[in-house]
Amino acid sequence: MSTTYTLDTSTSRATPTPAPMKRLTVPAIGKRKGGEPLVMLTAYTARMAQLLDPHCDMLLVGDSLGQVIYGLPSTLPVTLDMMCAHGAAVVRGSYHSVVAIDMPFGSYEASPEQAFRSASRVMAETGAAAVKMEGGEAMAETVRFLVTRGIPVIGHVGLTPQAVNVLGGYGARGRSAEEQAKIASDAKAIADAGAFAIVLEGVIAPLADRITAEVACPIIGIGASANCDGQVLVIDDMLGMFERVPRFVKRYGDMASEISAAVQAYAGEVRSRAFPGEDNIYLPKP
Ligand SMILES: Nc1nc(=O)c2c([nH]1)NC[C@@H]1CN(c3ccc(C(=O)N[C@@H](CCC(=O)O)C(=O)O)cc3)CN21
Ligand SMILES: CC(C)C(=O)C(=O)O
Ligand SMILES: [Mg+2]
Repeated sequence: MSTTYTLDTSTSRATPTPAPMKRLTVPAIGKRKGGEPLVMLTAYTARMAQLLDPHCDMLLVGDSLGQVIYGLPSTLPVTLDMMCAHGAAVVRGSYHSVVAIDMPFGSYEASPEQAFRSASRVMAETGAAAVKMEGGEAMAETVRFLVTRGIPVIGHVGLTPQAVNVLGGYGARGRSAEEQAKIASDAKAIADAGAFAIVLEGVIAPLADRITAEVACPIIGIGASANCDGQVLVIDDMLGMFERVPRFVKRYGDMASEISAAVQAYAGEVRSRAFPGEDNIYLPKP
């Protein structure tokens, strides 16, 4: 059973009710190849989705929530339950962007049938428009299996964090000619299998440029190239919330400092009894 809820904005004083925006569709995203760059950010909660949604084309419920939300050492322990819970929250907070959900490690790699079971559960329980899965040529048959059965798929090639134990770390990919050829053929195989977009992560810029030029679907870069068809970042990284960020992150905010300052001020006022003040307590009716 899945129910779609609309986020209650009646108690939100921080932002006015947004003007109604039309929901983007998966085919509309696919047509953006070579056009205005696609704007994608991760989101894990309803309120953050609400704030990002008007400015984005796509919201990704990334399995990076393992590190960012749950304090796990990698994305490997992330479960389908976690992705469904956060995916549903993000869908409730979004009105305009295409929401895509990362398939977690172990939920899709064994067979196309396993992938369909997991992905159809994600689609049904969250109301998202698409799933994303890591992998190249080896996953092409699975991508085709899902797309031909009604599940839009975003690919993810290059630095694939779920393969960190095979890759040996989170270093940039495509430094050798062999690796470049492999990543390029991976991207082509996933596009040919029917993916409507591909995330290209952590590859040297000339390779990203070549793949963007040669592959038919939009290439969304992260640590890739400004010439990609779009960009994605982890929201906590760009807001200055996450403590250790990859080199490719640009910080557009300093939320960690803002939170520390606010909490320090609160702690001081509690200790000095300056809080709660007149406006923060209930008085008996006169
Ligand atoms: N907060 C966060 N941001 C991300 O971009 C992200 C996640 N989490 N979790 C899932 C994956 C993991 N990713 C990562 C994680 C670490 C590096 C990193 O530390 N890179 C180093 C180089 C490491 C090396 O050379 O071995 C760097 O300086 O960029 C890169 C990508 C990208 N994704
Ligand atoms: C970094 C993006 C592309 C991702 O896969 C994630 O957030 O899990
Ligand atoms: Mg991911």
